Amino acid sequence: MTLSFQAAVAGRGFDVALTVRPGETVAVMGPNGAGKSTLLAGIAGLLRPDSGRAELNGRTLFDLDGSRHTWSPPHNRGTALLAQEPLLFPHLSVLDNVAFGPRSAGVSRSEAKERALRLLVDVEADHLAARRPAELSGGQAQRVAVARALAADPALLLLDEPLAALDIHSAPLLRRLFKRVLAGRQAIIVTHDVLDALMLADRVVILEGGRIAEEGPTRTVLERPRSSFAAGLAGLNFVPGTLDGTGVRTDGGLRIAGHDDEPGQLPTPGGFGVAVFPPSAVSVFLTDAHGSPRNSFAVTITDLEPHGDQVRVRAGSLAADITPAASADLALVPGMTVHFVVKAAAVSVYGT
Ligand SMILES: Nc1ncnc2c1ncn2[C@@H]1O[C@H](COP(=O)(O)OP(=O)(O)OP(=O)(O)O)[C@@H](O)[C@H]1O
Repeated sequence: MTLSFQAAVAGRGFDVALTVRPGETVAVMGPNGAGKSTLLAGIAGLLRPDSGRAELNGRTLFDLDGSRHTWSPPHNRGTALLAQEPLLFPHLSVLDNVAFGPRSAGVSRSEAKERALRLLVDVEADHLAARRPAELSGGQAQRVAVARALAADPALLLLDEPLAALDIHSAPLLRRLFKRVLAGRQAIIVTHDVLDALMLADRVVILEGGRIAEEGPTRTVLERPRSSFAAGLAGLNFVPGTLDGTGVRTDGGLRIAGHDDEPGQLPTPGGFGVAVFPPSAVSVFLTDAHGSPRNSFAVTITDLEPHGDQVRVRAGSLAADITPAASADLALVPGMTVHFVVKAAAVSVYGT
């Protein structure tokens, strides 16, 4: 029960190779336009890549590499795609919506209804069986859509931001439902919410610009991000550059000194690396603050915003969290030039 997928779509700058092991749930995250939907569409058969090949459980989904192309249509792939909007058939009852897949696959009417009812019980929506989709709330409709996706008994479940269209009250309930449904099931879930990745997935894949920027267990990726997107998710400052001893030198000439938090693991100087530090470790001064081993560099404030009981001082992609009193004392305003100061001991440096 393994998915192996490799495909390129030139018009979208998309080139991704991904393997999903049996029973594994993979979260796919990345900025807008990174290729997340393209990946799901390619697996589901809604998009024909320019080249590549994919297999699910030994069955070829497509093979566009050789001279004789193979292409399996969406309904023959053993995949089920659950979109952000539930997309139920408006003229069918909830029960018939869920029974539709098994019926189309040739299952008898009574058996399909029995299976549909069982799945509606699983998603706690059996009391809605006789209703039409128009008579459901967003959260209820999404639960029914989950039952409908499972009714076809897919080998691989594809979820495209399934919680995004829900209000904050329905989302936690559905997240718990997904946790139950996805346990031990092979699935790919596209999400913008790091909580989904932490709670629902075994592993996260970060897409940036149509390529995999990094992948790994969600916790590891958040603790030691190797892409600016993952660092943003984890709320960490991220300065990429060239490794230089236990520091990183940026293209702009800024050097950030840090420490090697896995001693002896630093790759040779000259390689690509990152300096990563939390906004809470950054102090803000009006003048250059000397004293080693610290980093002090001039930045221009772009934004000030509340962050919990702190003030987040943004300077482009960098951030510092300081107290409201400190912000008032320094009379900080956007456009002002200040110095960000961070101790080397608070900066992790590692190769990418
Ligand atoms: N129907 C389309 N035709 C042509 N190009 C497209 C089409 N849909 C998306 N693209 C392009 O393909 C690239 C990947 O888009 P995709 O929708 O897969 O990104 P995404 O990661 O799902 O983004 P989002 O988070 O905004 O949904 C983008 O450059 C996008 O502009």
